[in-house]
Amino acid sequence: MFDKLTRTFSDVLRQVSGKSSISEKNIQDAVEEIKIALLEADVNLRVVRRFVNHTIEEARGEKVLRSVNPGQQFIKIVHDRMVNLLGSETEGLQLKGPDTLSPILFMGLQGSGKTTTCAKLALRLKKEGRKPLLVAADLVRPAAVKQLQLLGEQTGVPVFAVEGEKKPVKVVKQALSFAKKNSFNTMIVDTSGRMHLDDDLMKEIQEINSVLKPVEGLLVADAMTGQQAVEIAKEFNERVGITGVILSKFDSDTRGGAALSLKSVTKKPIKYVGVGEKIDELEQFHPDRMASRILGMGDVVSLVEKAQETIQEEEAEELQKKLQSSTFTLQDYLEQFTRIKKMGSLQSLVEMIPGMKGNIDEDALNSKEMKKEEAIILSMTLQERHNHRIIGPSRRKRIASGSGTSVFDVNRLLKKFDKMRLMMKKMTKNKKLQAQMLSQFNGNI
Ligand SMILES: Nc1nc2c(ncn2[C@@H]2O[C@H](COP(=O)(O)OP(=O)(O)OP(=O)(O)O)[C@@H](O)[C@H]2O)c(=O)[nH]1
Repeated sequence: MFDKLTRTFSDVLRQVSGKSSISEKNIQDAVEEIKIALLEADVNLRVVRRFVNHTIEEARGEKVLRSVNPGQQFIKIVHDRMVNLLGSETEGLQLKGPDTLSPILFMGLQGSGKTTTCAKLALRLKKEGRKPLLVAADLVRPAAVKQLQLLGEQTGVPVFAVEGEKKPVKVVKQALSFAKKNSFNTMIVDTSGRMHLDDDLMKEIQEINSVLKPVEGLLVADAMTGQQAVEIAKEFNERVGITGVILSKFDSDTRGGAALSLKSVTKKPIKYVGVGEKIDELEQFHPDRMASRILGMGDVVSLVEKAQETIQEEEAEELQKKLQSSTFTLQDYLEQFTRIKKMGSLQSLVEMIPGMKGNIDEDALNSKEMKKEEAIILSMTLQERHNHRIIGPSRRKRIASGSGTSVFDVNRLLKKFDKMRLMMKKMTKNKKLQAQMLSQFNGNI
């Protein structure tokens, strides 16, 4: 599932994530590759266009181009767009309280996995503490009632069926009173499918729908059919009205187009996915987790969020201003340590970035060195921190003994700091280079 799409996304985003500056051309190239990957995955063309346009629009803004970590900001944008495409929020079933009957109507084409999915959901709801009843209202396929009864035995959920009855609406009416009389609080109705969408099927479902008045009208669509699944969902929604979709056969080798287009086209959420033939293989659909899986990005998004929390944009800008006007002091330098500490171990953070493992200068991230420098600055007076030029030989000696380091260490820090300020000054005219420098500076302490 999604294998090829994930491979492309990982490649594109890995290339971008390593960059400390990003140009409009980089964005265009990355988005172009994403566009091709989505089309190849059979995602609806209009959905792809919208995705691409929104991504470019957002990525072109100040946030990415002038950001201290542009590659990661870009990944975050693509990830958020993907979550949006998949439906934003995890959407469960809107069931009534335990003392009121909640009817659920299942619909879909023949072979979509409807009957199996009815039983899967019944089992799930039973485990969640509800009291479900399965109703066999698929009276077209001869073996459907028997199939549901077998599944009922497997799951321990009672099945309501009326021998010899030909009209599904009549079965549903009787089932409603049976469920109420016997204190079932959930009723799952399996209806018949057809090979194709046709008027007979729609009329039958509409009729059942008006009698049942379900709290959930769920369409079971076969993920393997790609765009066809989206068209079917659209049609059922317009003619009967659905509250959500269950994508079956999600475990198969599908290209993912259905999952990625459904919400945008139908405006109805995917609520569950069937992930195998076994009766317990039904999972709730989480757009955010699915997006991370598709992007093959693992922890990157949470990493970016963490970094965003600690390195606030305004703080970074203020720092930039200080660097421009050469008022950046050892006190500001010290504050960078605190910021990094807030982010946790820098080494482990860096390792969360795909492609970064092994590409990192271990010394640059040596936290022992960081601790030493921090101790040195903490042993200085505020006056010294704000104007390091006053730190002569005797002050250096005092600071070294106060911080448990050597004069050599103090000298090295002051030299490094001077060099850094000089470089920053040289770059005052180039803001992007400065931002780049800042991000490196964060990793070079
Ligand atoms: N791999 C896999 N197979 C599934 C899944 N859901 C259903 N199936 C299989 O799909 C086939 C069709 O499922 P049914 O439940 O009989 O389909 P149906 O929609 O009820 O068919 P009709 O009653 O004819 O409309 C069966 O072989 C199921 O085992 C799934 O999530 N993954």
